[in-house]
Amino acid sequence: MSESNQSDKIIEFQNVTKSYGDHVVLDALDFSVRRGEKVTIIGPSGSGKSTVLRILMTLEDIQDGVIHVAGKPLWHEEKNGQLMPASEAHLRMMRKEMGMVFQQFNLFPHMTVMRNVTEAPRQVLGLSRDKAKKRALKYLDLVGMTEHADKFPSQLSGGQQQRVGIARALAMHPNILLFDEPTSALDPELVGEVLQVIEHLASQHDLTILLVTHEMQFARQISDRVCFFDQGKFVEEGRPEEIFTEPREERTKAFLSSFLGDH
Ligand SMILES: Nc1ncnc2c1ncn2[C@@H]1O[C@H](COP(=O)(O)OP(=O)(O)OP(=O)(O)O)[C@@H](O)[C@H]1O
Repeated sequence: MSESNQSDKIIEFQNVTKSYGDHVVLDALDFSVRRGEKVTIIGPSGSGKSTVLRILMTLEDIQDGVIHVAGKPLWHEEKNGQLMPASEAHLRMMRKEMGMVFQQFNLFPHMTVMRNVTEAPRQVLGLSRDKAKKRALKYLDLVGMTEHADKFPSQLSGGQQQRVGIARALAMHPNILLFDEPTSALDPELVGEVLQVIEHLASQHDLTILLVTHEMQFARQISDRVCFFDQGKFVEEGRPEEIFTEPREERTKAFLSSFLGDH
């Protein structure tokens, strides 16, 4: 893959700091993702991997630095050449670039599968009922859930719920898909069906994917780049075969060997 240049970058963190009280979770972080790239973040539990995604989804704010998404500042707005904190309207506009699939699915329990997938396109994008339904059917078909369109989340397995979660994210037509440990809440026998859907999406070259996972074998299969995150920074990054077979940093080696020992 060619070296990135400025205009290639669909996500760019520059010097981003995020703390909870005294606990620094992102420490002057620099990080970027190219358009169409599939990037996996790995690292110890509690290190801040999900925080990276939650900040992108504007679910958590930042204390310092600047993030650009699709060339526009995410948490800021440019006014008279200066970066000011973003308004709610700006955040709403920026959110449309991204869709997120959550560890715990986060489906609306009181809505059917169909309504879960049509709700945001109708409310946020202003699609008509018919258009939203047509779009939902397309993505429910893609994740193999069409026949369950009239069911409620409680009537579905975890794997099925997560596939609906993926259809729901896709129905907003995001340029970037964020996956936050999408299989870690699933029983082992249900992991495969969700990974299969993600693998299919990853084969689409125009979609940018940023994935946090503990599924190392899967990360290896689908990623263009794997980034090891620890103690507020990316310690090491590279092509999957480099990171998994020839990690350079001691911390990466220790993480991977403890991980392989555990699983
Ligand atoms: N709202 C919050 N208030 C205080 N601390 C928080 C909050 N959210 C996250 N943290 C802390 O920030 C750190 C990073 O959390 P994060 O969920 O990003 O880690 P992670 O690497 O994704 O972990 P895991 O792999 O276990 O999901 C953790 O120590 C967590 O306890």
